[in-house]
Amino acid sequence: MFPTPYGSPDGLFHRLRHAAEERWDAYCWHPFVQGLADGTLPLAAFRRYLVQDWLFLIHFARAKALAAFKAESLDALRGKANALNALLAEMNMHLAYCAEWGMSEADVLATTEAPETVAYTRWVLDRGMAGDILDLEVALAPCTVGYGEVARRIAEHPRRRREGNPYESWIAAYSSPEYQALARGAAERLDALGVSHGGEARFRTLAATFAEAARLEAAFWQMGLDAAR
Ligand SMILES: Cc1ncc(CO)c(N)n1
Repeated sequence: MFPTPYGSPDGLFHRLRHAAEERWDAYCWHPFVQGLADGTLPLAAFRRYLVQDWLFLIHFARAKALAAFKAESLDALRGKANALNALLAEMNMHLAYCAEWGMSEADVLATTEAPETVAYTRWVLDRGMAGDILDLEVALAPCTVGYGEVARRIAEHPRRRREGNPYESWIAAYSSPEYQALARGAAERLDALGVSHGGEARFRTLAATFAEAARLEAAFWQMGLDAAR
């Protein structure tokens, strides 16, 4: 398995990632990701993905706000406020791409959500509402940590194309030290919550949540690819 720099080797994040190995790989090394790395991804696939991702991020921000609500310390609350702001900044990158394609924020907002977008975002919100902060953080982690790993896998791809790769700024955003710190922070938070909130006793349920999020992530890439058929 691709080595992960996130979380502690004996922490909850490593255990969850390992337990979901097959789905995790299918997500982090999806053909869509490989197409980003070598620049061969059809533009129609990227456009479909990116517009839907902007809609995804609106609901993902709501899920982070739910995590702020469920935060059990002032530090955790501050962390959530930062995460929410980072998400809003990520959404601006999307709008810059959309502007290049002649789409305004209103145009993107008026786009119908794909079933894959609804399925993933509303499922995360439901896990978060039904469970406690650990259930929610486990549902959120594949998103935040996964994109950090995706950027690392892209960087090490033997056919990685940099010159003239149309997706270079997307790759740069998730490779940035800021985003990498976010991914590391999310894995470390899981490790800490695993200790404080009975991660061992709850492992089966948590592993099912983590694996389901990874599956929904892969389906999200696939939704983009399907638009280019
Ligand atoms: C679907 C999806 N997962 C994760 C991220 C990373 O924030 C994103 N932008 N979109």
